[in-house]
Amino acid sequence: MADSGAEVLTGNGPRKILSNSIDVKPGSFSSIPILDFSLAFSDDFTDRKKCAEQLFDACTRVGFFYVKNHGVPQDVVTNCFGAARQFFDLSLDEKMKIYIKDSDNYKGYTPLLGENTDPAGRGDLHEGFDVGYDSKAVKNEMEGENRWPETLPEIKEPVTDYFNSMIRLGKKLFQLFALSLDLDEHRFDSTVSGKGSVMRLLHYPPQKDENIDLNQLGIGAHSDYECFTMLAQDDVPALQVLNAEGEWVAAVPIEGTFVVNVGDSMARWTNDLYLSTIHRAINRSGARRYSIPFFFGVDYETTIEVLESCTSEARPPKYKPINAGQYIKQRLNETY
Ligand SMILES: O=C(O)CCC(=O)C(=O)O
Ligand SMILES: [Fe+2]
Repeated sequence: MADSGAEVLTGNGPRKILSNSIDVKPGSFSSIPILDFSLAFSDDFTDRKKCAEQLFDACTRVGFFYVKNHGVPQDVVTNCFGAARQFFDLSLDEKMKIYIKDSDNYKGYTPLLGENTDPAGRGDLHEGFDVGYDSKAVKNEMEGENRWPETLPEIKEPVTDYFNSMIRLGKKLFQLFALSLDLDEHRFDSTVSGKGSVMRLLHYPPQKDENIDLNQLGIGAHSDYECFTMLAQDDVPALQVLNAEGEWVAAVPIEGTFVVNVGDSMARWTNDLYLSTIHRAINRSGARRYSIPFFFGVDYETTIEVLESCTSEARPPKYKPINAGQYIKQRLNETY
């Protein structure tokens, strides 16, 4: 982890970190807004527009928000957490049979310290299992067939159910995103089939306060690569979000919600109007922590280019057009 006053490198440039501590600002988690998505699913356009305005406010001020009444059934979430626990309980040998580095398109298992999200860090203290859109035909560098543990085939169903539910939510989120920028609600529908999305099951073993090394956290300080991340947390707190003052704010678990954050691809679309906010996770609880981030992106063949509505003479485009799949692949290569 970076020193006090140092920077974290992101794919879109460096970001300052002012605080060099594992502690968070007390009580300030309420600065992460909560959006009620029953408005997003309303048949009434004024409700959807109201929700889009709240989304705009959250994305431009914070880059993070909670979503409640999101429409994903609780048992779909619970069953996927159950699958995560079962998977990570397998022996290391069993999990390594589907080692992510043996896959051509980032599917499978990442062991502890197998990833390094913060370039200044020495590896992340979590293990993961990556699942994407299941496609038999390998069409590009990211898409391909999912890989499942031989001895635990029963996790395929709950994980796939979760994946499909999150695709539905992500599509709705994208419509709201379009509305929030005064674009046609359906402007992105044809580019968000779900094929550009990745989900991960994550397990963070607990870290003892006295042993915590700032260069080796549950997940080091980073920003995400795709458009939006929708995160399911269990009831163990760990996630911290960097606020505009460069201080860490806790994104505590709130039952029945997902934590959503803007990723670097979305920051590029919006010329950094929407903030791709730095975050990290440290599990100091003494218990195992599980989380399920879902990285929702546009289809890999899409060109991500700054939206015309996010530029002006005073604010010229900061980013060149880029192919979505190549961008994600390049960012992943830097992490593994
Ligand atoms: O597990 C968490 O709370 C955060 C995970 C995360 O930031 C990521 O996987 O990119
Ligand atoms: Fe992240």
